[in-house]
Amino acid sequence: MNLQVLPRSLSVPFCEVSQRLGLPPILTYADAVLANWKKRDPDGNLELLLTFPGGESVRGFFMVTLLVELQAVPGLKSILDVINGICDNDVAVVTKALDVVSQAIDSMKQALKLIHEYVDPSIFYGIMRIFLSGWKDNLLMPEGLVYEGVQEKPMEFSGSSATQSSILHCFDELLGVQHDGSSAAFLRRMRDYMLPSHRHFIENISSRVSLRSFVLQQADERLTHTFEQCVARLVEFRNYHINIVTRYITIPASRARQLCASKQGLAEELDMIRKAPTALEERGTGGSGIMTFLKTVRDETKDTTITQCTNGNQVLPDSSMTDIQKAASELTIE
Ligand code: HEM
Repeated sequence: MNLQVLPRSLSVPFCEVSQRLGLPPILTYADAVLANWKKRDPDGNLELLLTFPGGESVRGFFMVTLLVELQAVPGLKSILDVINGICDNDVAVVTKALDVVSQAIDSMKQALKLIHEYVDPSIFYGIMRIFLSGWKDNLLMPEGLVYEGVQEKPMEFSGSSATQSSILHCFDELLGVQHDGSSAAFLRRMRDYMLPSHRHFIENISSRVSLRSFVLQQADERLTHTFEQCVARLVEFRNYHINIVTRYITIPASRARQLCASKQGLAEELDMIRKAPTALEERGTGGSGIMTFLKTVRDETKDTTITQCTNGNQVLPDSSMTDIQKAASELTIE
């Protein structure tokens, strides 16, 4: 057996720091995105603290992800207003707060579009994914990793993935999106990779109130419409994200197979894409079986809708690559 070992000088302090933070000893989303920035100047322009091979695409990837997080902030804050509104039986307060959530999800989608401006698919596929991947459900490291001086038995941890962001977990809990089976298990496991305060916040949302029951019970037209719009926008976000995964993983994976078979293509592209381990083809950096997982989660979101088809609020698949330029002119990273 060919065990991979992290030397004692790294593994011992890494595990100690991780334990204090309440995080597993691997690069998590909290390390790579949430805490990986500082202000470059008083105007608030940001730069990364930690980077890895992949040049400007790495910076673009983390910065765009951070922008998506930033757009979510008003929506996250409004969750408390929704909960308080339900406790006070105040339909107007709940509707207003839910409208902020809905707008936040839409802004997140606009920010997500920037990924096309700043991240090169072959660099993401060929270089970056290796650094984001972990040692669980990874055929390249089937035994996991030995943390020397910590434990003799190898340990397995998932790589960094936005599934470890608390945002969509919060919105799912608020709207009552029910995840089942392996997708639910994967999402739940990803909560172990979040900061404990984020994890507790998510758990608190669902244990407080049921927004969906409140909406059904009140049968208020505006409230129902706003709830439906939130669900529709969450589906749209997930649809757009699936498009991204197609462009950044599915297409390069099939191009890699094609190039390796024919040995033709531009030398640079060939080299970049060939570097990508075939073992990671079907896996996200978090280790999920990509498309099945993402489409299941998207469909479970659709199922949350109260009226399958509300006025002008139908959930349509989003393939609007042409919107990217528009979004980029409104939101830029400096
Ligand atoms: C090149 C860009 C991206 C690619 C290729 C990508 C790929 C993936 C993959 C493969 C998964 C499945 C879980 C896993 O195993 O990792 C996933 C999950 C997820 N990603 Fe991304 N992602 C990208 C950018 C982003 C960005 C910028 C965000 C925004 C914060 C994001 C948000 C999510 C969320 C929330 C999930 C969990 C699934 C869900 O709740 O719908 N992703 N991503």
